[in-house]
Amino acid sequence: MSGEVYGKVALIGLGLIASSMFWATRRAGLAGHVSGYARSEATRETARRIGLCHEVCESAAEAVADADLVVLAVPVGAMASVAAEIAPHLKPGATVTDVGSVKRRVIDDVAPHLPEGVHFVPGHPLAGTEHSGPESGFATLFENRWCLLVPVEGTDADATARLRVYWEGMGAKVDEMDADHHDLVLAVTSHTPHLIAYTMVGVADDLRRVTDSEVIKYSAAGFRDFTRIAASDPTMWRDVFLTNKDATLEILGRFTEELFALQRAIRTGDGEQLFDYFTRTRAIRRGIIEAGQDTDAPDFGRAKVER
Ligand SMILES: NC(=O)c1ccc[n+]([C@@H]2O[C@H](COP(=O)([O-])OP(=O)(O)OC[C@H]3O[C@@H](n4cnc5c(N)ncnc54)[C@H](O)[C@@H]3O)[C@@H](O)[C@H]2O)c1
Ligand SMILES: O=C(O)C(=O)C[C@]1(C(=O)O)C=C[C@@H](O)C=C1
Repeated sequence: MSGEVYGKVALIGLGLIASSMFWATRRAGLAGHVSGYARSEATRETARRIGLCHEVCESAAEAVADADLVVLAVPVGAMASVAAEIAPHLKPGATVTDVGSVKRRVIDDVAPHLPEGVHFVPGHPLAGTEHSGPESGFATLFENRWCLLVPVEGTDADATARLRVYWEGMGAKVDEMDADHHDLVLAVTSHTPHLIAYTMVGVADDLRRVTDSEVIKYSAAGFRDFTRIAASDPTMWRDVFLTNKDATLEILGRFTEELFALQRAIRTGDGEQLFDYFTRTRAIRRGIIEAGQDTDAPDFGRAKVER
């Protein structure tokens, strides 16, 4: 429940995030009108069929005309071309934001295209699923999830404050963060874990050819979680790794060092090192739950900690 924050919102790219934004916006009455545009005719047709957006336009230029807020919800690698395409059609005083998983590259790619008098407030909702496309969205995706706003130098404080109200209206908790710090934090919490999941599923797939279907047949919960993550959209994740290269390589380097240390401990039979390491990581997990930061944790997790 909320009130109208923007007269007109334009969503460019009609996938998981944009469609969830539309349903959340409609549910809370956060915008008078929502227009949408996606590059493919098939996506636009699907959007019309399921009632996604008040209006699905045939061009990005048409969608952003007279919009108070324009949301770039395309893969990170497509942000620059979309920004160039919409720039001449933006209303003076409008706010442009994005939802890209990487921030420094998006800022560098988008900002130079935007005309003076248009406010740019980059953002990133820390919420998603392994599904993509216009039919994958749902109104509650952002509930109780963080949305990070990454204002750049000179960003209008009122435009940022208004965007904050909009995300809060969609149920998110909002914080502000510097772009480089954002990219390093996300390399730790999201990007590298995705790469590890992709790799583990690839390894299991190679093994499956040797052991027939045993890997899938007897897959335990941990591995199934990996397969869920590894089912995420290939275009989106290709772009994430290409555009957050330095931070991901830095974290991957550290990860590899630790992995080698554990590998050595297994080879040399150093049980104490393994035990100490696992004790430390278990405490981290418990700390997260105790701090109430894992909103997905099943109740038994919390009960166990409290006992
Ligand atoms: N999926 C997640 O978990 C998640 C979470 C947070 C942020 N993000 C970010 O949000 C953005 C969108 O991700 P998504 O999961 O909604 O992706 P998606 O694949 O579900 O949707 C992307 C949409 O953009 C369209 N598109 C691609 N290139 C385009 C172009 N040049 N012009 C117009 N439309 C174009 C596609 O047709 C599709 O409709 C990405 O930048 C991603 O990094 C994703
Ligand atoms: O829940 C998932 O499936 C996600 O991968 C969501 C997730 C994440 O890593 O947490 C993925 C990418 C984003 O940019 C933000 C959120």
